[in-house]
Amino acid sequence: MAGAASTVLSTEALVAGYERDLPIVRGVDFRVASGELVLILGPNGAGKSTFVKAIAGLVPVHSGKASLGGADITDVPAHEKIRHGLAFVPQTENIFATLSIHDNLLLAADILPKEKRSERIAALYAMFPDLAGRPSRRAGALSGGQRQMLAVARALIVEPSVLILDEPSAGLSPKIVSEVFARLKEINAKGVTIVLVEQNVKAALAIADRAVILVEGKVAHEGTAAGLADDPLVGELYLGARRHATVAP
Ligand SMILES: Nc1ncnc2c1ncn2[C@@H]1O[C@H](COP(=O)(O)OP(=O)(O)OP(=O)(O)O)[C@@H](O)[C@H]1O
Repeated sequence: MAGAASTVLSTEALVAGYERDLPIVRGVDFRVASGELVLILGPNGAGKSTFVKAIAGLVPVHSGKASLGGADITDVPAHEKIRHGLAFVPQTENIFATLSIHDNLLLAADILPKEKRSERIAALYAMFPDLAGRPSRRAGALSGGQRQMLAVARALIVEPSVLILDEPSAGLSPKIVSEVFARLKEINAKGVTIVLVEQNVKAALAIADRAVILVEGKVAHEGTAAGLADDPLVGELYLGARRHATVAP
């Protein structure tokens, strides 16, 4: 794993929330090395989505800092973050359902110089054969997993250095979740750093390098994915491992 010198994304004492007097993220220090796949875990309402949305410029940052590749991106507007190499795939409304697969990709490619667009779309089709097989299909008619892959393909079109995904497994069956996660692992192996907010803890830990656990807007615990997967205390306290345990009469 890469060392601290190759940190690509970081936050320092980040405080963020929807209203000025109500911080949801309450002073988070976070560091991701180039090439890592890092999970953000934690109970419902812990502030996981709010944290990544604040990095993406979609939730106001009250104080602290977010940096990407050494540049301060705290106040960079959401639509310009992509020019700095940060792509964000929100949980919902991440594709244009009424447009075709191809038009979804064309729209995402709009930010690129004209002469590069078809080359990048071809590269994406090579990476996602499922999409390549039916470019004129309406995106809204795709399965949940295929939609998620289209959203990821759209985000990758500009070759971001960091891809942040907010619960890409939401609403998908376990089989499709494994397919989506396997594809994310492949993308990560090609050099894209990935930050993944997930509720699907077990499957996500299986593909991750490291995980950070947020509780009430703060980092409660962090460690290697392998270490956290085997840590019963973490499972019990934060991941709900015993939520459904049988209680003796
Ligand atoms: N648009 C919003 N406006 C105001 N408060 C919000 C908004 N979205 C979320 N919140 C609040 O922020 C807190 C953290 O929510 P957030 O969605 O970040 O948590 P989470 O850890 O991602 O939870 P989950 O795992 O359930 O998705 C919650 O108390 C929630 O009610």
